[in-house]
Amino acid sequence: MIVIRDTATLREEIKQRRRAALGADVQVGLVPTMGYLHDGHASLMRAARKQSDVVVLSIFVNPIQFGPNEDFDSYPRDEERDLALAEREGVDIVFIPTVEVMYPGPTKTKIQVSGLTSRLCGASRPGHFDGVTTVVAKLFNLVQPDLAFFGMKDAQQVAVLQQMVQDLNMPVHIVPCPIVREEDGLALSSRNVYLSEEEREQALVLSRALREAESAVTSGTVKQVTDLRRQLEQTIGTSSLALIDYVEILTFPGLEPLDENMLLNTIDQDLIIALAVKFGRTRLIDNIRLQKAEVHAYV
Ligand SMILES: Nc1ncnc2c1ncn2[C@@H]1O[C@H](COP(=O)(O)OP(=O)(O)OP(=O)(O)O)[C@@H](O)[C@H]1O
Ligand SMILES: CC(C)(CO)[C@@H](O)C(=O)[O-]
Ligand code: BAL
Repeated sequence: MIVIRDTATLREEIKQRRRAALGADVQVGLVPTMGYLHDGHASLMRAARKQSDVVVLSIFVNPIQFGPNEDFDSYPRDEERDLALAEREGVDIVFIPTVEVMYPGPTKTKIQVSGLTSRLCGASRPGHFDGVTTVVAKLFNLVQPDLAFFGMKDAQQVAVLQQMVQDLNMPVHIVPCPIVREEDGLALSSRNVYLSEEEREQALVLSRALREAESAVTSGTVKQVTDLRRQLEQTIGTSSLALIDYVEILTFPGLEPLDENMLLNTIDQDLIIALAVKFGRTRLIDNIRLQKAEVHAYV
């Protein structure tokens, strides 16, 4: 595994790997992350290892996707541990740029995906997705991957990036990977480290609310969008520390809102239930997708 910190060496290394294949089709897989790696990230690396010949991991805490009052400065970082995990997962190249390497001057160009970014985290974190799409486009230009692996924990990010590559004819295939959870249901997240013991315990309400919502829909005990929302809010409300940012039921991947009175089994699209909830200073997100077949299963 080699560690690269500048863009010229990165480009040269990728070029050489392709050249060394003497015309054979080399699949380059990119796993973009902000570091402080956990098993969710490892699952992306494993998927990349399986599907690509060269696996590139990027570790970069991207300042332009953080709002002024967010946690850019305190975001957890541990390069040594990250490199050990990447090595174990068979990564070939780790790209770890500094902010100065990624943004040598003021950024005057940005990539903005409209519509899909107006709800959920896009509404709660203005400018966040412009920062994500801009940095991911830069990483795509630097690495020129054939495949790029992203976790469905950030489902809106996946939808936005799929739209970006489609709209801009970027020659990269976005590979969504399933959410990895702790045994008790909590979705792995670098920010879980911020949680106190009590917050960690109460945060389990998110996965529980999603699981209960799924079984209420598939068994037909909840039939309307409005009842589903009420059930979710009630479950989350059982946690005294939970402060709801959003509870949304939308189509996926279009992220279109639904009429509250709509009967769930008349909706002819896949759905997503997406949650963002604060526990103390920590904002957690989680989601579950409901395939239209399972929503239509009840009569
Ligand atoms: N539990 C998880 N399961 C699957 N993929 C995940 C999980 N957590 C993060 N990822 C994915 O890893 C990639 C990098 O995410 P990032 O480095 O921001 O980690 P994170 O744990 O989501 O951090 P944060 O706490 O900042 O949300 C993203 O594609 C993200 O969706
Ligand atoms: C895709 C990403 C690495 C861009 O900074 C980030 O948004 C993340 O970690 O999900
Ligand atoms: N995984 C999302 C990155 C962020 O919260 O900024």
